[in-house]
Amino acid sequence: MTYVSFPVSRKKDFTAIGRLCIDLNANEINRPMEETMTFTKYVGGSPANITIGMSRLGMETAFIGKIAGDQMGRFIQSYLEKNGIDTSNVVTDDTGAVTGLAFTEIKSPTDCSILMYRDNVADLLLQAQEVQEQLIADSKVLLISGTALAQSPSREAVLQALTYAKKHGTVIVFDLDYRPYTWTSDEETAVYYNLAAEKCNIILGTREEFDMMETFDHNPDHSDQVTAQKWFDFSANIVVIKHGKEGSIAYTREGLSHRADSYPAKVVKTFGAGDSYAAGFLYGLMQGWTIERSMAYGSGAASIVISSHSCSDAMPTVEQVNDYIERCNRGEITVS
Ligand SMILES: Nc1ncnc2c1ncn2[C@@H]1O[C@H](COP(=O)(O)OP(=O)(O)OP(=O)(O)O)[C@@H](O)[C@H]1O
Ligand SMILES: O=C(O)C[C@@H](O)[C@H](O)C(=O)CO
Repeated sequence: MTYVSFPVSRKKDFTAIGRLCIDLNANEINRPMEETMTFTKYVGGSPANITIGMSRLGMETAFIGKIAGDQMGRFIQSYLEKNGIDTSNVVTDDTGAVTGLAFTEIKSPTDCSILMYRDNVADLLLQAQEVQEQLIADSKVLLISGTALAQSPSREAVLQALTYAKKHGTVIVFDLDYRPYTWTSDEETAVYYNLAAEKCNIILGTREEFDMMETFDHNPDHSDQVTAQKWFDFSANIVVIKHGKEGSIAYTREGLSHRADSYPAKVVKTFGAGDSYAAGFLYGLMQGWTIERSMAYGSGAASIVISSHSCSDAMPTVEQVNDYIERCNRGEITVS
């Protein structure tokens, strides 16, 4: 069964819009930030990570975003290009804005947090008139992520990108990517998330993220089924609700639900799980695979990334995901 029809004969498989930033991941793991002395620098930001993931899986990709006009901005641009990502719609800020920094604290495999430096960041300064309509028209998929909706003018840029995607029949994916520190209130967040989600064909989020979106709804039991059903009355064909190590459930417009278990992992840190899951899942759907196989692929990619030090740099290739899943199936990776 085909759940989503991706427009064929387009130059680009996948374009994302939103946050490009830097992750500084603690080198001395299993200790608090106060005792962490050195960090490794990686490109970060959920939509950037997903695009890097799609590119590693062999997809033709592009990014729409804004970087600082400094060494950090140039580092991000050059990393994207080295990964085969089209940066023709990555705009350089000329106002002195800076690159968002995410310092990751890895206290234990299950206790990680992110300390954000996000004042006057370039990624939130992308303007609606800077979004290239032709790039979206040339892409099979547009992925948006929630953080870019947090402030103007990036909010309007995302809404304009959604308008272009609708106009050209580009499949729209929404990775909720809810980062509370970027928002001022639950009510404001819920309003903008819901406005965007109405236009999206595939929605991916955790239970907690959907709970935030339901600030004005009635879902007292936090039912995944109730959550998903709401979006089928709008544009959604697939709603995926992720439950960390417990796995994920995908609901489809046809009324079916599919569950995927997670694969075992020797967890270093849990960030990046959702981004790698999204890349693997979307890659599978775009190959015409079943939802179950696509979810399993996403879960395999996630286990690889959480077993690694970085998010972006650890995004796996097709061979790496296949190999990981085969090793799990043979019982060679058992630690979870
Ligand atoms: N501890 C774990 N062990 C194995 N797999 C995991 C673990 N945590 C997450 N995963 C895998 O990653 C997928 C997505 O994880 P999760 O629900 O934590 O998303 P997320 O909260 O968006 O991730 P992120 O931490 O990147 O924001 C899960 O469905 C599962 O396959
Ligand atoms: O911006 C953040 O919140 C952290 C990111 O930079 C990080 O790469 C991430 O989003 C992992 O999901």
